[in-house]
Amino acid sequence: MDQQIEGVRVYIHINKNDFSYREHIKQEEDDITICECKYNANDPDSACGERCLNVLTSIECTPHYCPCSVHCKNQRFQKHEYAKTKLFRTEGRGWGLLANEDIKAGRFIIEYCGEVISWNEARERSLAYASQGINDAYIISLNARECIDATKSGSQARFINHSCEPNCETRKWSVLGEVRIGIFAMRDISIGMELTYDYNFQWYGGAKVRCLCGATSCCGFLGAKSRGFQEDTDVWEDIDERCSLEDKPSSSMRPESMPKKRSKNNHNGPSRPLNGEQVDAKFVAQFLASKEAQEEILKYEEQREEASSHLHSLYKDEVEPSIKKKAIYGVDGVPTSVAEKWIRASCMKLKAEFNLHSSIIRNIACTPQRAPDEAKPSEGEPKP
Ligand SMILES: C[S@@+](CC[C@H](N)C(=O)[O-])C[C@H]1O[C@@H](n2cnc3c(N)ncnc32)[C@H](O)[C@@H]1O
Repeated sequence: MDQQIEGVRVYIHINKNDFSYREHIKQEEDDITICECKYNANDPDSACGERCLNVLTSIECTPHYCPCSVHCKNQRFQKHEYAKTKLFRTEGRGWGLLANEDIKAGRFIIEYCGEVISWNEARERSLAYASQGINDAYIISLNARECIDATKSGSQARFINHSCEPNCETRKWSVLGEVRIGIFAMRDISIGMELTYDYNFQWYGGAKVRCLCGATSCCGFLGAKSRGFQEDTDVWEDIDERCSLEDKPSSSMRPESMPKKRSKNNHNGPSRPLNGEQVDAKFVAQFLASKEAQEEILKYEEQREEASSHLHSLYKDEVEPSIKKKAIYGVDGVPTSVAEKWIRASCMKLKAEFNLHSSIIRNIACTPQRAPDEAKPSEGEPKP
């Protein structure tokens, strides 16, 4: 059935996974796990409550096999025992889902349903969706081989937004031989509160989407904790520490909406001569009385610049294209030869930085210095 809600991109509403891409697993009798619960009318928890062996191992009981029969409480996915929820329009994050009743911690809220597809199919689809202008991501990982895509058909769980301080989490349950994903309350949730979970979103390239969850511990961007994102960001900080995320040309986010990069150099001292964490060698050199000392520092500074610019070019010409084209779903896509070049270039840059820093320390410690008011560069000498 098509879900027609004003302003919502059309999708087909389903409340169980779609297995058009492969056969649904048929559970063999030998594979059915039967718990040891015994129904006792005086003990509500007796029929497959928290102590049930199946519940403890995240397996739903199989109807007709459970000793508690109709009293079994461990068939929540199968019986769609969802909490009451309601769709609402958020500020800046599209649609979201809120609790339409008070929800106790630990409660199963809703199943994340969609099409069960392979990772390869997911990669192709996500490229296709991006080219069709579908910017909301509805594909989540099911297991090492498969994903659930709720873009074209899914349950209302597809509307749950990400938060860095979520009140829900995803849990995987084995139901009649298939793994299924449920959204569960992490704490008590009052009626009217938005439901959120941490997407643990893996960023592998493309636009960096600013996270608008509003949490005090917000990471800033969807997928900011993922390896791909951190490598990409570190690379940029590493290549040129004056180049913040705002300057990065490949980012589709506009500078105004971007948070400022946090300075790692968070001390209260003077802002010069440090630029970020990078020593301003020319600035330091002007305080040295010895021309040889100045020249040595400037020579190492030049070597550092060369190593840095080589690393930068290598990233732009070889690493970034590999990440974008081949590794949408894993940085493993960067060829080993490129990774080796990258490691060598990084080591050269580190070595150049080490040489520069040790030269500065040695020369400051061992050669005479000019008084601050004399520290003006003469012709051929470095300018501050
Ligand atoms: C699974 S959908 C969630 C429902 C979506 N808001 C909608 O209107 O259909 C995931 C998408 O919602 C948006 N989104 C979710 N959480 C967000 C957040 N904390 N900050 C910004 N955008 C968010 C992003 O576009 C993301 O790709």
